[in-house]
Parts: sequence; structure tokens; C-alpha cells
Amino acid sequence: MRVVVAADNAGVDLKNLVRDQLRADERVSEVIDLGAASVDDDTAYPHFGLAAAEKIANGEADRGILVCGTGIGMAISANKVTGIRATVAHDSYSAERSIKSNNCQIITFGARVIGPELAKKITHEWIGYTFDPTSASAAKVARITEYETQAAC
Ligand SMILES: O=C(CO)[C@H](O)COP(=O)(O)O
Repeated sequence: MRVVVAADNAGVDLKNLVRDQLRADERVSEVIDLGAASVDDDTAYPHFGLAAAEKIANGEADRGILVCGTGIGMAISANKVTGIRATVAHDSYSAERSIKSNNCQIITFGARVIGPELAKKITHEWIGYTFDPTSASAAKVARITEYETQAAC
């Protein structure tokens, strides 16, 4: 699995922790870090969120973890990219369902909301989940994709 990570300056320290954990995880073949590189980079969160989501939409990554102050701005930004499903996930159950129910490619964390150990635990668990395209959830997700496709015409 190829995972893209990104954060604004509010989330850079947590992003780096998660990135390093992912790099040590044998289930992850590649980790793409789009920045920010340091807290001194004041590039606003949509630039990172959109760029990361485009990596997935373009097929250059499979999943993403995005971090800002709350996780909300990153989720909103990523969801603007066609085909992307992103959500804040600050608990284990939501992270699990974001894959199994919603086939989300991206979860987001708020560095001002979640502690580093919980974020790392959720990340570890999240890597292990897969969406079942034969599940009852598949038709529900397909309806979202159908709407998105029609809206683009
Ligand atoms: O959390 C953020 C966006 O959701 C971001 O890190 C801070 O945004 P701001 O409150 O607009 O500065």
C-alpha cells in the first residue's frame, strides 16, 4: 500500500510521527510526504489537502493521512477532488467504518484534538482494513460516485 501524508504547520509534528510509523510498517510499500517540512512553512491547509487527494485520484497513492489543527479543513479540501472520500477519524471505530462502510481513501487528524498515541494506534489499525466490494455498503458508496459523475457532466 502506498500512503501519502501531508499537514499544515498546525499538524506537521503529528504528521511526522505518523509518517515515521508508516515507514516502519511492513504493510506499507511507500510513504509520500508532501510537507509541510517544518512549522515555519505557513502554506495553508487546502494546498496540502488538495495535492494529497490528487495523488490518490491520479493513482500515485492508494491512501492518505492528512493533519491540520482540527482535521476538518483537510477533510473538506480532500473531498473536493473528484473520486475522493475523506473524513476526520479521531476514534478507532470511525476509522474502521471509514474503510468498511465508506471506502474512504483518506482519514484526517486534528493535531489540536487528538493525542499522538491515539493517532498512531488508529493509523496502525486503519492500515489493516480493506473495503469489501461485495458488501451491502458497496451500493451506498456507488450512489455517491454516481451523483459525483452526473454532477460533473
Ligand atoms: O485546523 C485547521 C483547518 O481546519 C487549520 O490547521 C487551522 O485553520 P485556521 O483556524 O483557519 O487558522
